[in-house]
Amino acid sequence: MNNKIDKNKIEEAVRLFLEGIGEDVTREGLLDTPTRISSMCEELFAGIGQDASCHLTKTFSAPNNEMVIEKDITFYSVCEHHFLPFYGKVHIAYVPDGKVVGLSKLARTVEVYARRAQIQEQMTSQIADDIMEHLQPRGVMVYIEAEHMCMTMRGIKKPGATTVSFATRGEFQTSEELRKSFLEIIKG
Ligand SMILES: Nc1nc2c(ncn2[C@@H]2O[C@H](COP(=O)(O)OP(=O)(O)OP(=O)(O)O)[C@@H](O)[C@H]2O)c(=O)[nH]1
Ligand SMILES: [Zn+2]
Repeated sequence: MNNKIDKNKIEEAVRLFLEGIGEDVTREGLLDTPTRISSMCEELFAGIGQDASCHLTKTFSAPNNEMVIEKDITFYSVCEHHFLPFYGKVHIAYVPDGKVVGLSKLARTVEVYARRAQIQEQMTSQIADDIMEHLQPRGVMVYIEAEHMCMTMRGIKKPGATTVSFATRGEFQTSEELRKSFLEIIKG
């Protein structure tokens, strides 16, 4: 859990917000809403101030240096512009250089960066940079496809529009073949 979260402040702000939108904060259905929202924030923003390196330091000897892919890691995040959800799948590939991490640790790294106010491209780069820095593989590629609620339920209102972002590091930057085989596998 995020120790920096000040639940009292959030609850006070939610009461003000409810008043701001013209709600009656004393009506029964809303009485517990400020505390519900402050508890929810502990979950949604648990990644703020968290350091993903703790998940990537415990490594195992790689049986070989072939590409490892963890695909279809579901994530939910919140866009920093509108505080509306964006969600989808993260696919990660890396080429080890003598060591691998436990598979769950890639998904844990995704959680650290998804559980905060984000923009998709930044989250994509942060995941790639952390894997590069802490696992020191020969290369890494992160591919994210997501739907942004700020594009669907408000503003331009285009449900179904998908945002794709990717980040390449090391051998994935130089080898089109590696990029192609990763993309073929995640699309397969
Ligand atoms: N690049 C990028 N843009 C995002 C992301 N999430 C939301 N946005 C966009 O952020 C932009 C914010 O634009 P602004 O013009 O400041 O805000 P706005 O008037 O509410 O924009 P509209 O959505 O066009 O109504 C919008 O175009 C959103 O679609 C993201 O993860 N990456
Ligand atoms: Zn947005």
